[in-house]
Amino acid sequence: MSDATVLQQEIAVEQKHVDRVYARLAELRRDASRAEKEGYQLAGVGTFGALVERDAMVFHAARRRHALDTEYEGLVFGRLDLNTGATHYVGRMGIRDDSSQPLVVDWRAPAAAAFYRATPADPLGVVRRRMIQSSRERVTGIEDDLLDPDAAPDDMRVVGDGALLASLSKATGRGMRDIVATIQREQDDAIRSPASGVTIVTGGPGTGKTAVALHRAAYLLYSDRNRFAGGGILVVGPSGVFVDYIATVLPSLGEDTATLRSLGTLVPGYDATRVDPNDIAAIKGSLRMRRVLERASHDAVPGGPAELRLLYRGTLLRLGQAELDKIRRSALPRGARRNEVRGHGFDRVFDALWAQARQHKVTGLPEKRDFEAELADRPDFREFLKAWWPRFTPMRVLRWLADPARLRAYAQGLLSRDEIGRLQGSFDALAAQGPTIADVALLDELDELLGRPRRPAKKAQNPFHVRDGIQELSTANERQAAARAQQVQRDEDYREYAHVVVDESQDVSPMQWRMIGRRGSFASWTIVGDPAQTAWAGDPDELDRAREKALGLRKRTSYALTTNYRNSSEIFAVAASVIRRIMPDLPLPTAVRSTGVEPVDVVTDAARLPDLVREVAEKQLADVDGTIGVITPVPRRDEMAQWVAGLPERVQVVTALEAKGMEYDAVVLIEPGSLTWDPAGLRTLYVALSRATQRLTTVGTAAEW
Ligand SMILES: Nc1ncnc2c1ncn2[C@@H]1O[C@H](COP(=O)(O)OP(=O)(O)OP(=O)(O)O)[C@@H](O)[C@H]1O
Repeated sequence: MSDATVLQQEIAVEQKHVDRVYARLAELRRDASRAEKEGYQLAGVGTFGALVERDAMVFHAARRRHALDTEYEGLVFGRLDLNTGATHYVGRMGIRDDSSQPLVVDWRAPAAAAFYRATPADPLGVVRRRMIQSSRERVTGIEDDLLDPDAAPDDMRVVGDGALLASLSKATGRGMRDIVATIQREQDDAIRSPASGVTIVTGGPGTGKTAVALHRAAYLLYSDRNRFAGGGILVVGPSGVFVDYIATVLPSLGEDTATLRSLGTLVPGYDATRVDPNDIAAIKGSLRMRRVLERASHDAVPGGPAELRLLYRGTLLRLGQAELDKIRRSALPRGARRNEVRGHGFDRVFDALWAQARQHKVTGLPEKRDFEAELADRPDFREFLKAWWPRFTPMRVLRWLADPARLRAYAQGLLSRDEIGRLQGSFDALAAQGPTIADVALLDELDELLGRPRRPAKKAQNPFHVRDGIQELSTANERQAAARAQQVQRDEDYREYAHVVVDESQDVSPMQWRMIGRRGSFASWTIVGDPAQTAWAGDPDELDRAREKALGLRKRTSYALTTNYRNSSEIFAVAASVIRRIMPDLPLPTAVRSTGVEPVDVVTDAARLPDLVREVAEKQLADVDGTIGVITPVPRRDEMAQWVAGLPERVQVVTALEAKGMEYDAVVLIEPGSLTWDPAGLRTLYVALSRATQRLTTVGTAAEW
């Protein structure tokens, strides 16, 4: 029998099972919608018990229906033939037949673990591992691994030569794909790492760190849904471009409850995409900025009243600048939050005025309480208080740093003269253009330093069904529904995540670690990154300290990934040669795929550069089916984007910093030579060179870089 015939026969065998699974899925879908409808009908009955039952029933049915409705491309993707003679199918969700026998095991269930972990050296009872490829409901291919030949029955057939490579050569789409069918053992170790403590995943470019982090989030949601869906999972990535890119993965795994945020949007109210030059980002990211901001947060308001003059019953009461400053300082000792102690400041002004009034022997001076009430009623006095000690927003205070004299005063003794010089001007655009990504961490810090004005405590949202003023007692089902309801209505600045995932963690500055840490005080963590890819130009020890502090005493478990699944070996060789210049001993991952196509370097003059870039991008459009990344130096993004304007949507223009974490089938990297001046630049170049799966062309005016 020919190989092709064997393959067709095996496909037919698997198709039979897949058909059964989809038929059962259709049945379950019908059941779930019926249950949901019946649940709603119970509402009319109106008794206590019926209401509780209704909420629980509708909630469960709706969740089940939603899970079943998610379009599962390749619902069943694996099969395990065990040495016991048993067979398990592995898929994106668990499905049982009407007698409760499993038709498909969820990929995250313990019974599916062997699918990812079995090797010929350690087969874990698996004789044959089969990967099933399909398009919608139709099986299109099979790839087998025979893991335990001695235990294989005579009639067992083995076909194909590796699903992993087949999956790696597929064109890249705009969004990242899940890797559920081809997770490798070292990745699976990290995905299934214990839910508590801190899981640290490191590895070179393209080793699947992001993929692992996201599959781990899905795994945690499966293994303890109440805890992780209730408390929430926060995924933090470096840029908006990156967050858009990874946003497709969890929904494709049937999970859509995680919160994805970039560093510029982590704090509600800001949507920062502007980046500071590296040297300035390093200063803004340094922990020394906390003290700079603390000084700012205690300083006098620019343009605020220099004195207070009040004519009271014919006597002039006056507090001069020095007195006002003294009062402010005494009401605002170090560590006090300005918005929270506003009342103390006001009390001291009253005290000082009262003392003066008594000293001047004002005629008809009432009791102190009445004196204060009289003053408090006067609009001119109220105006003064508002101008002298307003309620501060973080943005208002950060803008003070645009004033060179103030910046110098706050930074004195904390930043060097050179650093202060560099920072000058970097806050000028705050008002017109909003914060940079690095500014957002400063704003969050100021929010903490300033505190919030006291507000009446918000009444907790009641997640329970209330009818005619009657509230039902809580049942287990109801509590679960409540957890879900609360999660949907989470406070904008929610800080009690059950798990925090930090991707590209090597680029998180010390001040950003503080910002993220505030949102994960109760969380377990997954931290993924590659120190060799960091663009951080500041103190590396400070970075380590800040990260360690954010993670606290939690137990650390580390995993290292060693295979590069993204780049062709030809492309990775170029990237590797760059990083070797500054880190000669760095262990680098092995790129598993070769395309036989060498990267191209084009040198030209400045006048020809725009046309040439366009020509290269057009050629790449013809060469590859998927996406093309045009990577520019940070300051020239907008100018260079014009060079490729009007090309199809598959072409995306990003800066070398935004390229972090991204992947394209082909990359045009413009002016690589502009990045080679310092180690942080070389590391950024390493990142930019390791984004392409198939084609890489560098175009620039420097002959060597
Ligand atoms: N086991 C796997 N099977 C199939 N594809 C995989 C596997 N592991 C990783 N990949 C693919 O390799 C590419 C790189 O993965 P990912 O972006 O997660 O790597 P990374 O380590 O985060 O890279 P970088 O540090 O360069 O940003 C992605 O396209 C991912 O889908």
